Amino acid sequence: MALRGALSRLSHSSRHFNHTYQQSRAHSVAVLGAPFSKGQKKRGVEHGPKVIRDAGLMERLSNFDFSVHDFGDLNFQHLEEDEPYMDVKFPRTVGAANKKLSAAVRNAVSAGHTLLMLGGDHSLAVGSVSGHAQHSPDLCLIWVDAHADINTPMTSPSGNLHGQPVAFMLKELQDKMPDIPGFSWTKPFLSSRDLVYIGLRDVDPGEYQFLKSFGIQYFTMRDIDRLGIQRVMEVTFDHLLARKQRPIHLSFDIDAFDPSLAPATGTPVNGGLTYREGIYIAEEIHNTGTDHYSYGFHFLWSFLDFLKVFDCLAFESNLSSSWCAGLLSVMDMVEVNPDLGASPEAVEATATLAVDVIASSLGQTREGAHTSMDEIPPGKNDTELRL
Ligand SMILES: NC(=[NH2+])NCCC[C@H](N)C(=O)O
Ligand SMILES: [Mn+2]
Ligand SMILES: [Mn+2]
Repeated sequence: MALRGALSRLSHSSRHFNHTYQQSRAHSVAVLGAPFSKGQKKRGVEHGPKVIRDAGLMERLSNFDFSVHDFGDLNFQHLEEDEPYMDVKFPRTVGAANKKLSAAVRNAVSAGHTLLMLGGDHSLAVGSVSGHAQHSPDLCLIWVDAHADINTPMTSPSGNLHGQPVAFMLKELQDKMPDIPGFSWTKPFLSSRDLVYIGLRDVDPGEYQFLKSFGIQYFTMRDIDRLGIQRVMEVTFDHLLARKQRPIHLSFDIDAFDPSLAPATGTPVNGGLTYREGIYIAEEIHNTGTDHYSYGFHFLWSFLDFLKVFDCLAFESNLSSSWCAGLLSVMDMVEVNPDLGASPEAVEATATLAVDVIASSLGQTREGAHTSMDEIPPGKNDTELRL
């Protein structure tokens, strides 16, 4: 009984600690458009930022308690002289765009914003994740996608750089990556244990080799069928956050969804996430670092938190203060291509889905908002609610 009491006190203190982590994170979201398409061959994905905005992004974000800063769209150059390197298409153009994006992401995160990057094709993750990592070297990466995007120029079946961004990041692939023109500004910065894939169902032979030989944690659609999305998210967070709470980079490729939900995208693959699975992933990422979460090694961390209990008490008065970023620090939403929808409705459905995922990642809930009683308008709190 006494042990029970001590344990519950310890785990209670861990809640306080988690709150202090959130409170130290900024309460503002920056939006940055990256209208870029040279990481693949289909036109139209450069209009992704526009259609996601047109689907009501800023209005949706204005419902939250954080401030929103729209940094507009980056301006990318198309280089005239850009011969393929091996089979890789537009290497210098993609390299230069990512260099620019990387600096922008680093600046936004350093200024204290939670950043939302709107693509554009998925090659942009090179810049987005590397810029994030410059500010937060301990980040972890959750990659939600039908594809693993971990090809090297030697294993790529297409030569498209949107199928290769992860290969630029991983330290384990350093000696397998040639010096691709346009990319000398970036060096591998991520360990394979800091990455989890969710939603895979189209993995190339070379990619499969890398996933297996580096022991990367991944969940295919089959794994989601077997385990359920709830268990998948639990294992994801145990894998990434059990040792310590740290910033999350969420790279969300809209083709993770089933093509019936997200038809306007360049490389659709049947058998994707349902609407509810996608929203659940986003909600769980938002919920990281909050009360109801405890990851592996709970006892140990609770004890460490217990040691911190005194400096945490000071934060208690802030606890009611609304919005928390959780651990999400940067989110990419990529591969929405309005030119590939069969109808305006198909395009709108895809873009609205992107907005829904973004809103859930930033705290929109299906149970309604938490409001304290004194925020309910007068007249509604006593008599009417009691009826
Ligand atoms: N971000 C994406 N949609 N990537 C699709 C990649 C398809 C294929 N694996 C390739 O390397 O070309
Ligand atoms: Mn994909
Ligand atoms: Mn992708």
